[in-house]
Amino acid sequence: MTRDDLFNINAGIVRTLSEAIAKCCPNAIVNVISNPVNSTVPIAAEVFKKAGTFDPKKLLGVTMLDVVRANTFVAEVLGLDPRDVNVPVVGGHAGVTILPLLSQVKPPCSFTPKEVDYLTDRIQNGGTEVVEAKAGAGSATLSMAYAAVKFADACLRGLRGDASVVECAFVASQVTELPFFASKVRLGRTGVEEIYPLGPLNEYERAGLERAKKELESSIQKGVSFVRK
Ligand SMILES: NC(=O)c1ccc[n+]([C@@H]2O[C@H](COP(=O)([O-])OP(=O)(O)OC[C@H]3O[C@@H](n4cnc5c(N)ncnc54)[C@H](O)[C@@H]3O)[C@@H](O)[C@H]2O)c1
Ligand SMILES: O=C(O)C[C@H](O)C(=O)O
Repeated sequence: MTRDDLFNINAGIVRTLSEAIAKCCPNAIVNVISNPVNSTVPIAAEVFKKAGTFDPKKLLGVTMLDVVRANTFVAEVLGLDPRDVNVPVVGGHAGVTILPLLSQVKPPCSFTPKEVDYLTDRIQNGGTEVVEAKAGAGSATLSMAYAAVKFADACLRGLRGDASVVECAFVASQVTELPFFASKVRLGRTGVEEIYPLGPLNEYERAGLERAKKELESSIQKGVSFVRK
């Protein structure tokens, strides 16, 4: 089962929950983790628009697990502690839409073309790797919980007024021509207070970005159409 196979079940659940959010807590900061995130975030946005409560700064798709995986796999290759590694992962949360920017890893480092292929593939397919290993018994649970807590905590630190809380998230965005895109955002008292541009991409990443945008476009449209139909 892929994240997209979950659409038929989860689209309705996310719509219902979003309707309840619009009614009961219209000013909440909403973290959407239900898959497929690339479609469920646009679903929530459409519901909020219909209800007149949509605030693009307060709707965030959780892509933190991709960053957690990227930091882990890159740290393994570099022989570092994952806590000391930061890999920006942009695009979305499924397959080729998960685009690790290996040219922007902190601390600065370089990889061979073979390492770039290995890391990109492992990061893009980390979720599938778990789903296959569990053989029908579900998807990532503990790592998902870790990523969810890490992301919710970042949102709360932003709300508290901490400075420089920057994480990757799938948000309404003008970073590309698509209406939603994951990139680094600064979290603050009002939610997403700044969306950062992608920064310089190498040729490999530019090609990956084109592939990601193509798939993202149809996933976003699928979510929008589900609510508008
Ligand atoms: N974004 C990510 O990084 C990421 C990672 C892993 C899993 N996920 C997604 O998170 C979601 C949950 O995964 P899980 O492993 O916790 O699943 P799960 O089946 O263990 O839990 C789902 C929960 O949703 C509840 N539920 C079902 N229908 C509902 C409804 N109509 N209204 C309210 N609640 C309802 C169920 O009772 C259950 O407690 C899935 O969509 C999964 O694909 C996302
Ligand atoms: O891969 C999945 O279907 C679950 C989740 O989105 C993950 O990244 O582990």
